[in-house]
Amino acid sequence: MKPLIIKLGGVLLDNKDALSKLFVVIREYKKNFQRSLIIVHGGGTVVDSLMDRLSLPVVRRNGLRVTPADQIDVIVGSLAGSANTTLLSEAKKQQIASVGLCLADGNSVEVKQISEDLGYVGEAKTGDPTLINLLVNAGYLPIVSSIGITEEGQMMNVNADHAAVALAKTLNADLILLSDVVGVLDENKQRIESLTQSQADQLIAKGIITEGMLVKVNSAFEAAKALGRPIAIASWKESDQLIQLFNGQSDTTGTRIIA
Ligand SMILES: Nc1ncnc2c1ncn2[C@@H]1O[C@H](COP(=O)(O)OP(=O)(O)O)[C@@H](O)[C@H]1O
Ligand SMILES: CC(=O)N[C@@H](CCC(=O)OP(=O)(O)O)C(=O)O
Repeated sequence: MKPLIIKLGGVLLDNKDALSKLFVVIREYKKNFQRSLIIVHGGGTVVDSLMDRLSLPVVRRNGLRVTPADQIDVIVGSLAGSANTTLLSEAKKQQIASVGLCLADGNSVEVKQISEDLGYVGEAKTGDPTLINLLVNAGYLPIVSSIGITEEGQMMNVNADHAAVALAKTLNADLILLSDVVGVLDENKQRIESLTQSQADQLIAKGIITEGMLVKVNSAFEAAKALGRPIAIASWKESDQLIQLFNGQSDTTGTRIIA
């Protein structure tokens, strides 16, 4: 069976109760199903609150954080430090043997600067699956932050949806993007069960899919096309539906992105 990448981010990282519930589900899943799991995470809100405490400006362009040279260390500290260790703590509480990594460990995901304008923001490209395969085959749960390092040795801030897609391609894994909404919502705020590229293009043109969800939907289409199978966008809040979702049954929750 293909490994499964679960992407986490957003306000989940600030919600101890929800994190705890999610890791109970992950423990149950690992116990009952013979499938390798990998977590890729962001933590945009963790970064935002530290920036606020340090009186640093937050600027986003098309959903991506502009990352000047004098902010990259703060962002690395938040994502590869605080956010990653928070998730490791939750895993440890549930006795799940885990390893905290960033994209650069084992060259799992290669990273290149996108543009001078965005600063130290990396584009994520497929990398080397060896290290992560080694860890999952030994029974560990890899927990991977969206911090990468370029060939020149420059630390880069990578959008976590982009990072998850690049790792899914690297490992030929299935991918679920978990967020704080039940799925992609239509103009009436109702969950869309499945979405093709042309339907998504219309919703984007009408301004119904915006900001973080725009990055997520585009990332999901990229992954669905490359992997040749649907990608689910769903909510970490619906913990009673997650096992089914992890097993590829996403009729009652989430949005299925179809290439
Ligand atoms: N059509 C849409 N459907 C659902 N969410 C949307 C839509 N358009 C914009 N959004 C926003 O996108 C957010 C999810 O993106 P983001 O905050 O980046 O998630 P995460 O941090 O979990 O990766 C939602 O909370 C919502 O505010
Ligand atoms: C370049 C860029 O935008 N990086 C993101 C990385 C974290 C992230 O993607 O977090 P979520 O998954 O919680 O949104 C940021 O700095 O916020």
